[in-house]
Amino acid sequence: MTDQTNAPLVLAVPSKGRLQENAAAFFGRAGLKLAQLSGARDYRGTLVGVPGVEVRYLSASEIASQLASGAAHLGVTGEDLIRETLPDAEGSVELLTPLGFGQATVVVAVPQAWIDVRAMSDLDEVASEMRLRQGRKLRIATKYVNLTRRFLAEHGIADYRIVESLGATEGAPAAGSAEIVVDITTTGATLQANALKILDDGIILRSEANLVASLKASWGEGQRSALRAVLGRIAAEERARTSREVRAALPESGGIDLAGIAALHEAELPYGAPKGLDGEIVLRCPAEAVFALSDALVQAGARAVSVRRIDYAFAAENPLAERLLARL
Ligand SMILES: Nc1ncnc2c1ncn2[C@@H]1O[C@H](COP(=O)(O)OP(=O)(O)OP(=O)(O)O)[C@@H](O)[C@H]1O
Ligand SMILES: O=P(O)(O)OC[C@H]1O[C@H](OP(=O)(O)OP(=O)(O)O)[C@H](O)[C@@H]1O
Ligand SMILES: [Mg+2]
Repeated sequence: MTDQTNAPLVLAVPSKGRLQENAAAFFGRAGLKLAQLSGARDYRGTLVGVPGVEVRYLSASEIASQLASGAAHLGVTGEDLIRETLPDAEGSVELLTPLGFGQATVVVAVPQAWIDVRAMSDLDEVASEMRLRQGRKLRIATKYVNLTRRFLAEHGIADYRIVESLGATEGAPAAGSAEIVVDITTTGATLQANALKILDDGIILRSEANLVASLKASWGEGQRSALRAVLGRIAAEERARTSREVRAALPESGGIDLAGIAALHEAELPYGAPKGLDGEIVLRCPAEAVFALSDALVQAGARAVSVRRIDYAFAAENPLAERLLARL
């Protein structure tokens, strides 16, 4: 066996396309600065200030394959590509957290001219009729071959043939290479431009970019500690972004039910309860709970309450890392 002690954690980052900019921005917010190695023949880089990490720049679909094979430990890619590339996604990767960008929906779309075809059950009829009357199978253009097969099987549709598409999928019906398509859509503009419509129950998957970890990669001690560092920063940024710090001057009279108020508004006391009865207390609550919490504090006698955004909120717990480590 080779010595894996010094092997780095491989972090796969989109090198092009729609996810690239957003992915770099996401790491940047978490204080993880990507530095591309200049002169390297292949696309490699490092994370400034985080040792033991090798960054690899790959296309979104290559990232899905490398997570599947275990060549990459962590990566950013679309859930659509994960579900398409990995027959057993649950068993081979962990979707750590959705990232709020790269939204796209994988859909079944048919020509708008097919007025009577609105649902998957209508499509089943069309397919059977084509088979019976014309002796040929309904052709579906897609690059989502596995997602399409699975979805059609769930709807009991078997009379069809997949035409693998490598791009401009929506043009297939007009070009005569297929009758219908399965593809991703975001604004719907491409479907509209090609006179296609989504079937009412034709939504296969709502996807967005995710931070994904491979369960197939080799996770030595060095890689685990790099993982804690990377995910600790990501969690600190997420915790900070979704919460607010609420500081209150407690009433001189004392007698405020802090624990009760905190529980009611999903707030916590990250630095503990105050020592004396008067003084300042720091709470942290979900961003959407600040007004209710502040009102409650004032009503309970707080003399002043201020709310601030925070940049990072580090904590002893590292929920993202713990969830993954528990599965390794
Ligand atoms: N409108 C969109 N069109 C395509 N992909 C999108 C869109 N919005 C989000 N995505 C996400 O980005 C992923 C990668 O798409 P992108 O177009 O960047 O690369 P690709 O299609 O794999 O490569 P290329 O287009 O260069 O062949 C998609 O699988 C999807 O998860
Ligand atoms: O619903 P819309 O907002 O119109 O977006 C959907 C289109 O965008 C993507 O194509 P892309 O531009 O990535 O080209 P590709 O087919 O070469 O991947 C996708 O494959 C659709 O064609
Ligand atoms: Mg594309």
